[in-house]
Amino acid sequence: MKFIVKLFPEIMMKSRPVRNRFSKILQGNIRNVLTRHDEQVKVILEWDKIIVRTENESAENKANLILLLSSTPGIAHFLEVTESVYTDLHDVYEQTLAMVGDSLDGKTFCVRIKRIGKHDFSSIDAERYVGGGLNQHTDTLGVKLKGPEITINLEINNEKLFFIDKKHPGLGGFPLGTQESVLSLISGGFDSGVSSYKLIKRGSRVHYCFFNLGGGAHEIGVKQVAYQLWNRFGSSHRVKFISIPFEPVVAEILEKVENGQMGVVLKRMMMRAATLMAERLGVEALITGEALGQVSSQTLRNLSVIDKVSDMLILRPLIATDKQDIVDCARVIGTAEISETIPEYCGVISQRPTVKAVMRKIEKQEEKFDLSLIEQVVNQAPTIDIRDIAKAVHKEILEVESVSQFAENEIVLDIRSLDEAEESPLDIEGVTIEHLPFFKLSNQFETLPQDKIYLLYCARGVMSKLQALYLKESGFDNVKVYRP
Ligand SMILES: Nc1ncnc2c1ncn2[C@@H]1O[C@H](COP(=O)(O)OP(=O)(O)OP(=O)(O)O)[C@@H](O)[C@H]1O
Repeated sequence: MKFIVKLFPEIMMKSRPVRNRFSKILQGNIRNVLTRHDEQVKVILEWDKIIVRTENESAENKANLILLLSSTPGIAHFLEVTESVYTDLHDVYEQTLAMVGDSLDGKTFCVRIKRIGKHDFSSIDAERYVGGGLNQHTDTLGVKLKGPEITINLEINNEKLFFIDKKHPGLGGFPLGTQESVLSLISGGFDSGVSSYKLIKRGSRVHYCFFNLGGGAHEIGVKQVAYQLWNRFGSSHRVKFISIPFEPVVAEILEKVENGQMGVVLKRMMMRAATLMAERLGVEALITGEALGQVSSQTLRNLSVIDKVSDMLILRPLIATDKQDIVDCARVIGTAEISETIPEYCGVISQRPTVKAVMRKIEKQEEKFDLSLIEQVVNQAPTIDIRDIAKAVHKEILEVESVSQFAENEIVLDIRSLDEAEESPLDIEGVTIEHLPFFKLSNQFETLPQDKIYLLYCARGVMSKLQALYLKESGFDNVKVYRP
């Protein structure tokens, strides 16, 4: 089996040394990814193309290799070819007839032949001979040089004959590793998955940084998104997944920061931590999935106040992309199914977030904040090789029961922040209500009487579900979600 891989046109336009470097990296990436699935694969670099060959002719192997090549950045398209030898032009014609004769019935066609090497016929002679023969001995509607229904592509390369069976589109972009590495802030939603993909496709090795605000269940989902991106598009390079335990930072924000400013302050704290982490990893930029105006707080003013917290380059590949286009892209790259299951968390984001952050005011809020906490959480953050996620990815995600009625021995546990709970207190007859904000749950849930069943409550039912899953995962079976 053989494929001819064509480089992306932007690579072909580069100076000779750059093009050589890019092509060699692409050759290495293809070899790295394909040989993991088929040890017999050989990857040969030629001036304007890369040849991929294997002796393993099975249909399953072919389907696998096609999938892998079509997900490798830097490829414009690739041709699936059948290889044989021939004796003379008549033999070329007979082999072509056997190969494509039946498909010509009732159709117009033309033959295109690319010839390499010394022969006693020209390419045009060969096209005429093969085309003329097919025209006489099939039920075709005849040869049509412009706009035929079928084009038969052959390559005669010295003593070898190649039939081009199919042209597959490539991913485009630059080979992975030709550009500097980046750290993507990934929340598991549609946007940060797609923005990470954009950088992988453009040739950057993308590491992932997740701020854990919502417990283990959220983290499993985010890891799945990152793993899917790496496994499908970036597995030629090793990358890291870092999970920063951000609950203490959230707790500090909820305690010390004015409600409307919380969102911007939270993002600035994330940027501070991500910058520290990026410096440790030696990467050049941070990536986020923000798009202008997609949520009310994603204004240019807010983004600019967020950016000022870090000297590091912050890239937002989706800044001018419509939501529907982002979701469509997430479907194509295979992250949408996982992102759909990851709800936006509630609780931390202010109810009336500022849309016009003022630097002075934000700095004033942050004066009350203990910034050494940022370094502490970064130091505590587990950094794992993304390949180690594979086992966790297949781990079954736990289910949690959702109820709207109460039984005896059950307590409603309001896990909203103090502000939120005070603003719209829960008023339910016949049941005990207790308050324990979500950011204290992981440390304090075990101190509650464990002979009771706790029905976790938050405004949108998202944080409560995540926290209930997290508690279940940690071994507490006495939790359910309360959805009035
Ligand atoms: N918990 C988190 N961990 C890491 N990055 C995050 C986290 N939350 C937000 N981000 C980063 O901030 C960006 C904007 O987040 P926000 O929640 O405001 O918007 P969003 O449009 O819902 O993003 P997404 O669809 O990626 O979740 C995200 O795209 C991501 O890059």
